[in-house]
Amino acid sequence: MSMVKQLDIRELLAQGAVRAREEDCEVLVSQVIPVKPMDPLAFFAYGAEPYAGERSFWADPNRDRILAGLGTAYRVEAEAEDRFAGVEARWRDLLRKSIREPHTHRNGTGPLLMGGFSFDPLKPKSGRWEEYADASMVLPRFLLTVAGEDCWLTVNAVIRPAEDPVSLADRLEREKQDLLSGVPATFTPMESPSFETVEVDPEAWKRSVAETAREIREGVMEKVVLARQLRVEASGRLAPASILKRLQEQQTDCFLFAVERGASCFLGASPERLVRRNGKRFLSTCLAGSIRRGSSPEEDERLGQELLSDGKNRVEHEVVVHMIREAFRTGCDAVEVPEEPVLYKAGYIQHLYTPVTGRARPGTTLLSMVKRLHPTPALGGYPQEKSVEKIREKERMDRGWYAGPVGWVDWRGDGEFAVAIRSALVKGDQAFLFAGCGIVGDSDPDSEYEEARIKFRPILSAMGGRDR
Ligand SMILES: C=C(O[C@H]1C=CC=C(C(=O)O)[C@@H]1O)C(=O)O
Ligand SMILES: [Mg+2]
Repeated sequence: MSMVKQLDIRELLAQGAVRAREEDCEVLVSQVIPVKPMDPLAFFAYGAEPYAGERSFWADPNRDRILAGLGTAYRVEAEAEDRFAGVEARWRDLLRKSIREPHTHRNGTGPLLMGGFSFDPLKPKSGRWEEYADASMVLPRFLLTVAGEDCWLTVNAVIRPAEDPVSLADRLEREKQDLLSGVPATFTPMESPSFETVEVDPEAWKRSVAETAREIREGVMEKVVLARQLRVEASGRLAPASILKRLQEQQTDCFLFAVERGASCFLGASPERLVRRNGKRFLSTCLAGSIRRGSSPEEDERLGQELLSDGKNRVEHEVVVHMIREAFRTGCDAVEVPEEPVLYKAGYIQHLYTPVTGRARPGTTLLSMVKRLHPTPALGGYPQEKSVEKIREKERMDRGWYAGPVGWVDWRGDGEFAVAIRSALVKGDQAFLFAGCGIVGDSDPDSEYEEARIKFRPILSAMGGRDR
């Protein structure tokens, strides 16, 4: 890693080009500059045309850190089963030959990959998800990082041995200036088109819930999460930035994410963290077991208490806590888990919530923890392999990236992945929505169906749908 001080992008690229030629390799060049306060959604929306199909968005639930990526300086994709290790190896390899300026900088700035992973690489891919590889992470050309009042722009390039650093620098400067002067101060969402929703055979889904609950009572496995889908047919184009804007306003305690590939954008507001790494500290949160929100504070409180003491939901939750605790113990020391869950209240739904923390053992990386954890029994089931096989067999659809890990990892190895639920795959005037429910022995098909209906509400309402 080269240490360079106060150089501009031209000089950095010139250095990178020399090194690329000398060592006959690709060299990552990355520069972070502080910029005036910018609205990350305005930045994302501005990129709709110049960076069509190459946009990423991420916000954590506290909005402590918001990332918006435009363009592609480098893409890491993998289809195989060792996709987590594969992405990690290629990322490390690229970082080994890098020139960064400044050398140390704030978390969430500098070179980082944004993207995610499909739920199950062994499920045959349907056409709908063809633009989403089983692992697909991008080093954005331009990354806007917003942390409170502070804003930075990271410019990334990967220079190849034969590449001319002068014309690359000219292009990057031009694009950078265009972003800095062109992105409006705030983003105003477009009016939503009207739409119809089409449900795919609800009775068949309920039958598979009943059948699965019976198999669980017979001891075939402990828990399986079964998902169903809803198709949205709109009267006009669905605009990802406008949907994100409404999610940002309406789903205040959730992660926000968007991953655009080609003509599709996969986005959502997920309450569920898979894992976060900050230095040596790892955090995961178990979120499973659900009940609706009340229409008055009293009713809401009563429903919350009902959820906390409900046997079926406690089983659903405990299976997740057990698995995440064990996964943590294989990669971390000082694993801590509270004895009892608490309530997590999102806009339309409340869940049982238990945080799990640990300290990394040497060699435990963020992506190695993603691999250990995915899918947790909040999305897959327990035991893990058996339940994923059941999902493959019983769900008559391809989940694609629904319920997969989405997030980011930076050059230090820090980062965060959420589980891509409460999400939709948006394609022009169509969208595909997914919602799943943790099935245990006591599950009742009608109540699970109702629970999934509530889980569709945030994303439907952000699309401008009537409150269902
Ligand atoms: C699988 C989903 O939710 C999971 C997360 C929280 C609660 C869940 C439940 O109570 O069933 C699910 O396990 C989804 O929203 O699609
Ligand atoms: Mg449930």
